[in-house]
Amino acid sequence: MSSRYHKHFTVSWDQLHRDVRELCHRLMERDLKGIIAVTRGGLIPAALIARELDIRLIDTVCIKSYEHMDQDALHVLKGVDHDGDGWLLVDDLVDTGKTARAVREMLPQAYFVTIYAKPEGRPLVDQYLTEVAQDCWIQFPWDMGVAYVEPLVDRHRSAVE
Ligand SMILES: O=P(O)(O)OC[C@H]1O[C@H](OP(=O)(O)OP(=O)(O)O)[C@H](O)[C@@H]1O
Ligand code: HPA
Ligand SMILES: [Mg+2]
Repeated sequence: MSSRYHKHFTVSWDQLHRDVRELCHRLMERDLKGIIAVTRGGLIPAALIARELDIRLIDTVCIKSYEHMDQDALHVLKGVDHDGDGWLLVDDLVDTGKTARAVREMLPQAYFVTIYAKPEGRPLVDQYLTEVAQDCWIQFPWDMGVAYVEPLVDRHRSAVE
């Protein structure tokens, strides 16, 4: 694990879906032109929000900043040609806030939401659902798979042999 992260917060598909729906309750009253997803992490939350709020117009800003758990230079691969006025900007999480700062500069008028927020990045979003500790790596369902787990007694036996 990268030295910045000492714990894991594992999110199942079901948990993510429930969290996104919960966030949508707070977005119901907003008059939105459409959604801008921050790729790639914002794509699935954006699709779920679009379904709940009956939004069909979806655009992207395409940004890469991490290689696995290691933060790298920020690369903007695609932007949009407006200031975000009336648009909902969606990412999966805000961590250090580097990505959030960049998208805020590109889209200063957008309403920015994430599902999860860590303390350093939290002030940069307009709304989020769940706060997660700064030293915690959020493990998303799209990065995991269902795997066989050996019974405890067998694991114990092979450990003592
Ligand atoms: O607050 P920060 O420290 O900038 O980190 C948050 C960003 O990092 C992740 O994206 P990543 O660059 O890993 O790309 P991905 O969305 O394609 O996984 C995540 O989806 C956020 O966009
Ligand atoms: O905690 C995290 N989980 C997944 N992707 C991330 N990108 C930055 N921080 C994280
Ligand atoms: Mg991302």
